[in-house]
Amino acid sequence: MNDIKVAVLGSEGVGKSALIVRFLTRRFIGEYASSSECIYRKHMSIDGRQLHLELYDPCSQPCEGKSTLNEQIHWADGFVVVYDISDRSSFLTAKAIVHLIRELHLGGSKSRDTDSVIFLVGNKQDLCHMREVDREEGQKLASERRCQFYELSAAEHYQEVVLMFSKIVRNASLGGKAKERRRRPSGSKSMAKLINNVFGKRRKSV
Ligand SMILES: Nc1nc2c(ncn2[C@@H]2O[C@H](COP(=O)(O)OP(=O)(O)OP(=O)(O)O)[C@@H](O)[C@H]2O)c(=O)[nH]1
Repeated sequence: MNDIKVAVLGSEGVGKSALIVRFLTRRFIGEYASSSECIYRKHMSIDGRQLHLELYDPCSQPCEGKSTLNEQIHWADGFVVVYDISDRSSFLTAKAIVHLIRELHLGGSKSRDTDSVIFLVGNKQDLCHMREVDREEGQKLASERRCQFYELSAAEHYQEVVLMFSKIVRNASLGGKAKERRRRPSGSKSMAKLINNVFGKRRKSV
């Protein structure tokens, strides 16, 4: 069975966990406990092929054994780089992350083969009345950096979220590049733990 590793990256609070939880459980839950980084696992069948997906959700808070962004980039086969359309600074962070992925993971390659494994995702489209990043800016960045672009809402767009994740898994699996695995981001969560986690804690309301 093929192992596909996808890292979901972006600044704090952009909705990384919300997107992952939506994809894995169909549910949107407003508050997440996220005091540790973790890997969620899922078996998938794509185009008749059985795949074992590992989805990496980083922890924005300082936590024990936390992997660095460089390690996360080396680990993954595919990348979902998320920003919040109502938060310009998160867009600038996403831009920097995409640049780093190109440099580290893809060695600055200009090959079109690499275009399909970086997805730039503007999340929280339901907050368009508070928009700070125009859709065109996202599209322009994606085109300049040769990424695929999505604007969606983890809160409101279940089908789009599933399509986006399914597509990056398919693209990463077709890339099929055997990579030497460097340090693997620590932490692993089962679906049961994920369900438990979402009823945890904190955070800003939207
Ligand atoms: N309105 C709206 N709120 C969202 C959406 N996605 C996430 N949120 C909210 O944004 C906040 C942060 O979501 P998280 O999924 O925890 O974000 P994160 O990127 O995983 O955050 P860290 O783990 O701290 O890095 C929560 O209050 C979510 O409910 C969305 O599509 N629309």
